[in-house]
Amino acid sequence: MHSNAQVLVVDSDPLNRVVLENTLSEDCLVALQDNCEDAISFIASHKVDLIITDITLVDAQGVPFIQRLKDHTDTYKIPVIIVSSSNSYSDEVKGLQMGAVDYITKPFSPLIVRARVRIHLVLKQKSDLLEELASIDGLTELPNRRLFDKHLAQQWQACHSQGKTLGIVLVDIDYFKAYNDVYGYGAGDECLIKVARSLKETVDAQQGFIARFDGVRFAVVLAGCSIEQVEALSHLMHDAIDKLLLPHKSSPICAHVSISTGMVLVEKEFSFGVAKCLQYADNALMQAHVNQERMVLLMR
Ligand SMILES: Nc1nc2c(ncn2[C@@H]2O[C@H](COP(=O)(O)OP(=O)(O)OP(=O)(O)O)[C@@H](O)[C@H]2O)c(=O)[nH]1
Repeated sequence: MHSNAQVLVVDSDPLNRVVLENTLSEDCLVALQDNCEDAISFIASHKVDLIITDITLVDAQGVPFIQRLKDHTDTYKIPVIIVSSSNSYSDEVKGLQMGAVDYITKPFSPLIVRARVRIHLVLKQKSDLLEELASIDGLTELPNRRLFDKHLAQQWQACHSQGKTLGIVLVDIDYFKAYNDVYGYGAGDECLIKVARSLKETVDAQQGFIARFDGVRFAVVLAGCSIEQVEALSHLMHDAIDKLLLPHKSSPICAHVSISTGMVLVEKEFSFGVAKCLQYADNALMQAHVNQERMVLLMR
């Protein structure tokens, strides 16, 4: 367990807060809040690994704090341990049914609280790691298609509601089958890793998001950008790959590994939906590949 794991204690009783802080501060970072609303604001701006609270805590509308955490997509994964003065069986059942991972009654033994917090922090770290591994492409270490789809859906929603544009760029490595045939699949893998790294550096510098889309294709999301910015990003990616000078003697168009890019900029027309937009980007990519030029489609 990392000692910089962050535990948030939310309790209206100052004595309880101090006792829990003293109990846990040797093992992890402890933040204290005395009410639901401040706790929610704290969680919105800090990474919180575990929450300790009382089952009786409610928000301004009377909704139980735990319920509120479990109902919200940003907070439902944070494990909650209830520390309560109620030793009633029904409260314990209610707390666990609301989604708490543990229920500890007061007066508690500090050693037991520490041990249980440690167990849940270790479990949380393992589940975070699993989630991270499930979102990363094993070869290139870029976000995988699963994470790309999730990210694109979020950005689509956000750009639509905030009146922002959304750029999508699909990138394909040209004649990669021929590359594998000549240099071997292992060399193909190494080439893919180098291309991915270079594209990532370029896209990161423009605050974009890049993922491995499928096979030897990558996809970029650029929120709130102009058509000039999408085109500029495409130029930068082409230049970055050209500069790698990775020999590709079986390519009919270039002595080195090259890429094609197809772009879509959604200005206002979000009603098409994500799938259609990706299909347009794919069409633009195919045309770019055939005509050896950079294609941008505008969805106005
Ligand atoms: N080495 C390696 N090759 C891969 C990997 N994933 C896909 N490929 C290969 O990449 C090639 C991609 O081929 P295509 O996209 O169909 O076609 P292409 O040869 O690139 O031709 P164009 O698309 O016309 O440029 C296929 O032969 C795949 O087997 C990978 O992870 N490693």
